[in-house]
Amino acid sequence: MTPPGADTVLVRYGDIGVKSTKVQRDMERSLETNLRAMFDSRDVSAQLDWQWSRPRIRTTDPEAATTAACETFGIVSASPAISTEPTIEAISEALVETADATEFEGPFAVDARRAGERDAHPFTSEDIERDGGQAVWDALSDPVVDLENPARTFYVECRSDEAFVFTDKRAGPGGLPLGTQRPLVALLSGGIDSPVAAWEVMKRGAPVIPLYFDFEAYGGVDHVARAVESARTLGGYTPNHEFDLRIAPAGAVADRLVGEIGPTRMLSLRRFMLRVAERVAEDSGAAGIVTGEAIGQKSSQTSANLVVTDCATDLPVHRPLLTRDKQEIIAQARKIGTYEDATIEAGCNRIAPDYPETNASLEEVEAAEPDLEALVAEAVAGIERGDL
Ligand SMILES: Nc1ncnc2c1ncn2[C@@H]1O[C@H](COP(=O)(O)OP(=O)(O)OP(=O)(O)O)[C@@H](O)[C@H]1O
Repeated sequence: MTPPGADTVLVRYGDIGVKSTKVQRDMERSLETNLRAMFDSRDVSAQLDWQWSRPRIRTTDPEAATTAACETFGIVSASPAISTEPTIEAISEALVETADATEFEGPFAVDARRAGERDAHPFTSEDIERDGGQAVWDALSDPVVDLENPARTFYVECRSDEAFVFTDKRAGPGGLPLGTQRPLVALLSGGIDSPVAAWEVMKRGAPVIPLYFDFEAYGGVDHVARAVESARTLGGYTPNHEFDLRIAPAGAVADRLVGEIGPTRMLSLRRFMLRVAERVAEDSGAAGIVTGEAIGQKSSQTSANLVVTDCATDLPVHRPLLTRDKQEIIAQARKIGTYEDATIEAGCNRIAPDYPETNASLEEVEAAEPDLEALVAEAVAGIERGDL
């Protein structure tokens, strides 16, 4: 819950904190820029106050600011909080106000931390817990305390110049600020997996250039719409980084492969996609390619077949979902908001052969494959920007 009168959001980060001082400062600056952009893109009125690696966000809309912070890469958790004077009396008062407004049954605890200069306060965190806990006890009609297993914890963070009271530590994505890594080209089909894969590398700081292949007659009517919708959802996470969907025409290639290749058809199709992605990466300065593949999820994704697809490009192919089970991926797609987009009906299974090869050799695939270069050049020349 958001405490009544909350005027601040406290945010915490994880991996940034273990970097060397210089890298940490650079990353903090990126995080600050990204947070500001996130608030602006959602019209959330918020001012950032960045002191001693302990950012605080001043806001008149703590709920919206907390949600925006929890969707910003690099943030591990965020708490809407009441700010008050760093005195036991003021903290106790804020604790009582918060307890009065909180509905909960069972035991409570007060958990206090002090941060900042060592002798900034004439009291310890134990003093805050004892006196603050007593104030809450007096305010409740039927109080029970259990420090080990509370039903509700009232947190206090006491800094040199100010103290904060809050009850929630809402989870953010964690990871690193977007833009602190070189970009990657993400093959985005609009299915369940590839948007999650793209989100995963964004979470580690790499902006994404989304690339979709339009298989025209082989994709259902809504196949493109599905990709556009998931790109739009992912774009919400990257307000200050380019996120233009590239759409490559691939109907003619699909026709050709369906007409000419049997069991290894899907491998040649993947190889074609990786080659086009490589060209997009060259043009845009991207350092690799991302796909939503997982070992064994489809015949083209067996550990043997992944070797053959990877031979099509010199760039690293990142597969953040490599070891994930489908149910885990679905759960994450729901969480990040791309699952609904992926369920748009798009019937697009017709390219796959009836008996696909699961253990292909490179020689076998190359022998059956038409010269990909001309097909790749044609697709690259036909790339258009999607309207997000
Ligand atoms: N039309 C497409 N455009 C761009 N990338 C694609 C397309 N089809 C497949 N891919 C890429 O190849 C990977 C493996 O393809 P697969 O056939 O498993 O995709 P899918 O099941 O249609 O979609 P997803 O993997 O996103 O659920 C995808 O995760 C995606 O990265």
